[in-house]
Amino acid sequence: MELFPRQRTEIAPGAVHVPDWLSAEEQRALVEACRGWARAGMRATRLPGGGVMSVRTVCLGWQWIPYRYSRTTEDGSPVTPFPEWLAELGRRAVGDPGYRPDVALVNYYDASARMGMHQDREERSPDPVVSLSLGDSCVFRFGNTEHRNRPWTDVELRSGDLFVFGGSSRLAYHGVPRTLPGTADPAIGLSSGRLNITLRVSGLDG
Ligand SMILES: O=C(O)CCC(=O)C(=O)O
Ligand SMILES: [Fe+2]
Repeated sequence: MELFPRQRTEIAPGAVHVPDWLSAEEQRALVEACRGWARAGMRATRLPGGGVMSVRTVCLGWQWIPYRYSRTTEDGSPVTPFPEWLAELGRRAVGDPGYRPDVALVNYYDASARMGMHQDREERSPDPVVSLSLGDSCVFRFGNTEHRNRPWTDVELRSGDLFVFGGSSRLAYHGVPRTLPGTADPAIGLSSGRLNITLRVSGLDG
């Protein structure tokens, strides 16, 4: 029981947090799907500056290579296809039958992983980003469109939560300063860590 029930909240214009959007069954199915995608290899992305990201990622549809999209992965193999059922889930999330996501980044956070403040700006479409969270909770920091500093709002994202950012918030800086290890319910099939799936519209030609 929550002392204060978590409610659908508009964090900024076009940025909405919907707690408990996925059922337990849908969460289990998504964790299982992530396991399948992970078999293609989940890797820590190397940044041009020499750093290595602490999350491990597998891409669907298009490979995100900082800072562009590619049809092939770093080793030249084709990118795992983006399944139609995931696009359908995206349409449900935004409530727009015209939404056509064709890229997903599936990120795995272990207890020490985090993600610095950044914009999702390699897409050429202004359509919203749909974010689904599974496993451990995290602190999700949603900032402004000007720079990576304050003002921002910290939101706790838990397993099953949906976060959509579009409209005038589409290019807002955001990041994950920390996860909350041990908060996941093992019943969804993830014993530790956090998974996040973002759906995007690349705006690139097939
Ligand atoms: O893990 C999250 O909640 C955010 C992930 C993210 O910002 C990204 O993949 O670009
Ligand atoms: Fe992002």
